[in-house]
Amino acid sequence: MMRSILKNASRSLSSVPRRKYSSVLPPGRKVVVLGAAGGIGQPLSLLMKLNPLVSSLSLYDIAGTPGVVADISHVSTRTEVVGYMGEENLGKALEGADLVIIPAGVPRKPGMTRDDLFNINAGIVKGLCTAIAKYCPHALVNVISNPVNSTVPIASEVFKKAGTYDERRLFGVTTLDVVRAKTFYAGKTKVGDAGISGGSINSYKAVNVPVVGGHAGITILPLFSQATPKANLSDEEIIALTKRTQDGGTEVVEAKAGKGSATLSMAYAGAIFADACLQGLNGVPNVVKCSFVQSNITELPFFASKVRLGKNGVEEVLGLGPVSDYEKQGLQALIPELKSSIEKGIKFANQS
Ligand SMILES: NC(=O)c1ccc[n+]([C@@H]2O[C@H](COP(=O)([O-])OP(=O)(O)OC[C@H]3O[C@@H](n4cnc5c(N)ncnc54)[C@H](O)[C@@H]3O)[C@@H](O)[C@H]2O)c1
Ligand SMILES: O=C(O)C[C@H](O)C(=O)O
Repeated sequence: MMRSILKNASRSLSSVPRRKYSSVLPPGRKVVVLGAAGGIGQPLSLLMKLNPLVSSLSLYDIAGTPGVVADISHVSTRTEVVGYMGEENLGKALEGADLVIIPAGVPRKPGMTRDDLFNINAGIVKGLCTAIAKYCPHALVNVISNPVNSTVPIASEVFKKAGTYDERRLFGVTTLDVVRAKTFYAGKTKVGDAGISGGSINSYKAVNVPVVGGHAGITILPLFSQATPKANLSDEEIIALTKRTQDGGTEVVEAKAGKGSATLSMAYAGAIFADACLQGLNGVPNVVKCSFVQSNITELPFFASKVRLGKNGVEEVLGLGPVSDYEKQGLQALIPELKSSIEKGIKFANQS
């Protein structure tokens, strides 16, 4: 994707006359990043500045926005960048948005679970979603802030209370789990001509692994039985790959040793998902990505699975497909934890 973003970005600077070009350009979109001065927010904002589908980029944070905007605005793509700081300017940041991405909130330190972030981040997401309901009720919303298993239900309750909830427009971003599963799978696998060698970007591009469930520990369930291209992995290898995917976030938290969690890979994953949402809005057919959305494919009200994106957001929540016995066990095991995280979010949104 990056290659095509960079190619398109440089193409947008070409000397081709604008009039000739405009008949084929998709509609420009306004994208808002809430938490834009953070570890994820900054690289994600840069990637959105490079995306030719974005005509207007609105960067909001409670602190530090002017520096990020000054810096990003020197990047020579056509996307217009405007920065906003402080709650009193949140409405202006959001007005007219097509897509709002939320990486606002505190990250983990070693020894913490994502749920340990709930006490701080639940309130942040609630406040931001209250403003979204007021200023851009029709925007798609991509929630990155953890714990995603609870913050997405919080957002849904806020929108319901405001009378603006449309389940097709709310997404928990779990793309980083897919990115990790793909990377680890490609690194483990040799499929020769079929494409995987564990080396080049092209081979990674050829790989796909759906990841379902949620976004914390065992609720992250990669379906390696559905990975493409097919590879003959032993049961032990599948178990090890599954565990590595589930622990991928913790691996980064520990390596950063107190300086936060995944930011660069998350920005990459967030940019992929945001780009897919924009493609869907623009009517590109068959855009399918995994996301944590309102769902009835299991007994739980929210679940991550493949979804088809379209002009209104989620067009179709796709089923799980055939799963192995090992994955079936994983599905059963994750239900109680995911259920309780969802209920915790719903309770918080309705209590406070
Ligand atoms: N979904 C995922 O896969 C995934 C991956 C990585 C990180 N995360 C989560 O993303 C969040 C952000 O991580 P980070 O590393 O960027 O943290 P960070 O601390 O570097 O940045 C967070 C930013 O949010 C801002 N912020 C705080 N309250 C705000 C508010 N009310 N409105 C707007 N901005 C506000 C802060 O000023 C800061 O700039 C964390 O909760 C982290 O756990 C999720
Ligand atoms: O692990 C974290 O806390 C951040 C994020 O959820 C991740 O998966 O990297």
